[in-house]
Amino acid sequence: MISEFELYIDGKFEPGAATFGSIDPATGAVWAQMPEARSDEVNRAVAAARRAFTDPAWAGISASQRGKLLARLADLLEDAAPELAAVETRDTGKIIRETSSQIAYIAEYYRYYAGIADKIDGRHVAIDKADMQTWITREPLGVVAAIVPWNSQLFLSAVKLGPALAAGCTVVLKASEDAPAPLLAFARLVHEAGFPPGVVNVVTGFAAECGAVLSSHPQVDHIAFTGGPATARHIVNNSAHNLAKVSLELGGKSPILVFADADIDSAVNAQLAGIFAASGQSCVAGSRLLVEESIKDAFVARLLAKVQAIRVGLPDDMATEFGPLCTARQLTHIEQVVATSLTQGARLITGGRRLDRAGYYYAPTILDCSAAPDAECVLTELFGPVLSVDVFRSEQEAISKANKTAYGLAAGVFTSNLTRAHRLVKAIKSGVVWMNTYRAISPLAPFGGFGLSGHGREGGADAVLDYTTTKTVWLRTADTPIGDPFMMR
Ligand SMILES: NC(=O)c1ccc[n+]([C@@H]2O[C@H](COP(=O)([O-])OP(=O)(O)OC[C@H]3O[C@@H](n4cnc5c(N)ncnc54)[C@H](O)[C@@H]3O)[C@@H](O)[C@H]2O)c1
Ligand SMILES: O=S(=O)(O)c1ccc(CO)cc1
Repeated sequence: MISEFELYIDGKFEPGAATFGSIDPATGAVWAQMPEARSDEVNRAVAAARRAFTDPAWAGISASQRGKLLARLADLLEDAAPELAAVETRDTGKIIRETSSQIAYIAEYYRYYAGIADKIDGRHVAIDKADMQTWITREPLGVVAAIVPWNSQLFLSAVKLGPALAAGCTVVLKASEDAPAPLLAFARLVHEAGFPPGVVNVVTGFAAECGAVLSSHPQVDHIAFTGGPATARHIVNNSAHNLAKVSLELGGKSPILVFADADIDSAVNAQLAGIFAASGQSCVAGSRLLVEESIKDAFVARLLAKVQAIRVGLPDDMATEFGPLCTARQLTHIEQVVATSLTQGARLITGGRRLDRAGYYYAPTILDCSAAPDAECVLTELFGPVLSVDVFRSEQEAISKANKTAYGLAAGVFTSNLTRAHRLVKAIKSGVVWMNTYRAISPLAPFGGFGLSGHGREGGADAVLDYTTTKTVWLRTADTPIGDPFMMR
């Protein structure tokens, strides 16, 4: 497995201003040293990206050639998927079953944007003046600061790098200080793919000396951020310095609504996947089960039986279904919120404790919140394996409970009633609604949230446009001299 990690700035690998230990969440012990970028490294990375943006080696190549570089990166990523998956699993604790399949699929995101690179068209305007031709071209926005959290960071960078590079931007990618190894390893593939120096730079470091320096840097034109709402507020404040365009992909408190007429086996499995896959550390975790009252007891009993059969184990074992949390901080946060929720009237159905083993394991947890619908665990994101359960008695009550948090990232609806399904799609306030399925993703499908879940949209063809700006061109076609200079044409 890769065990040497460096920053990637201006086409070269370097050790950083200092190093910090990265922890293996399955043991709680440091397993590798990571290079830390501070202001000097960040400033050099941004300067390299700024220079590369207008360098003929990048600005002078055709959009099709940019697409070919992205396609090459996709092939390299696919080949390296097993190795990168091992690194991601070691550094984040995410189970190898998920990292290996997810990384192989991420190659499809790069392929998708490779294909779009030379299809970013402008348009002709049917202008309302006889002696004028007017058209709109699309140009790359400039230098992008891509800031990602520790979970699914190869994926969360692909939905930024893919469209940004297809559009002709250059990028400084900041990996989280929690588990930066997979992105630093990925930088080797960027280098091998042959992107000109400075087009992609990969750094990692802490909030003040790295993240804040990058997001407030005067030479940054666009900040593509994924993370929590609290950090997002810092990002928006930082962008007051550079007035960069900002996109925010934030957390969620996504509901899964199960009606009595649903395919219950399917709904139970989707709920299991929704909250216990990746040990609940997913932005789209289906952390609120809203179930029709008449089937609540039967549904929860079937869910509980499946939860009790989950195979907890070491994340690098293909048989493991449930691994550790990524950080000790996360473990403490979950313990606190669960304890508070119990005092607020939530009732423990299962879990609610650390597991008695090394590493940051927290048991799959279900809390009945039907008597405490405003408990903290119902309203705030935990980013862990904690499910709150509540009931509804009517479609209207289901909708109002689904929409009651400040978030709006995703929702799942299980029903066999087609007309109701259409009503719910319209009524639920979230950027994604999964009907009779959950946590499905594709490069072709846009993704993003409402409210506290942010306002960006990543994935899909239109994402490329976020990394472009328009230029309107006016051409006067008359051969006669321009007339009255003191009036607008
Ligand atoms: N909507 C999505 O697509 C999506 C996907 C995955 C995760 N998330 C969210 O991410 C969060 C979990 O990740 P996390 O705890 O690592 O998030 P976080 O917000 O703590 O950190 C995200 C990134 O921001 C950086 N950062 C921290 N302070 C900064 C500052 N002042 N200026 C600039 N950068 C700064 C961090 O170093 C890290 O790289 C959850 O809320 C989760 O829902 C959202
Ligand atoms: O499960 S996560 O890795 O957090 C995740 C992130 C983004 C999306 C949609 O793009 C889905 C799941």
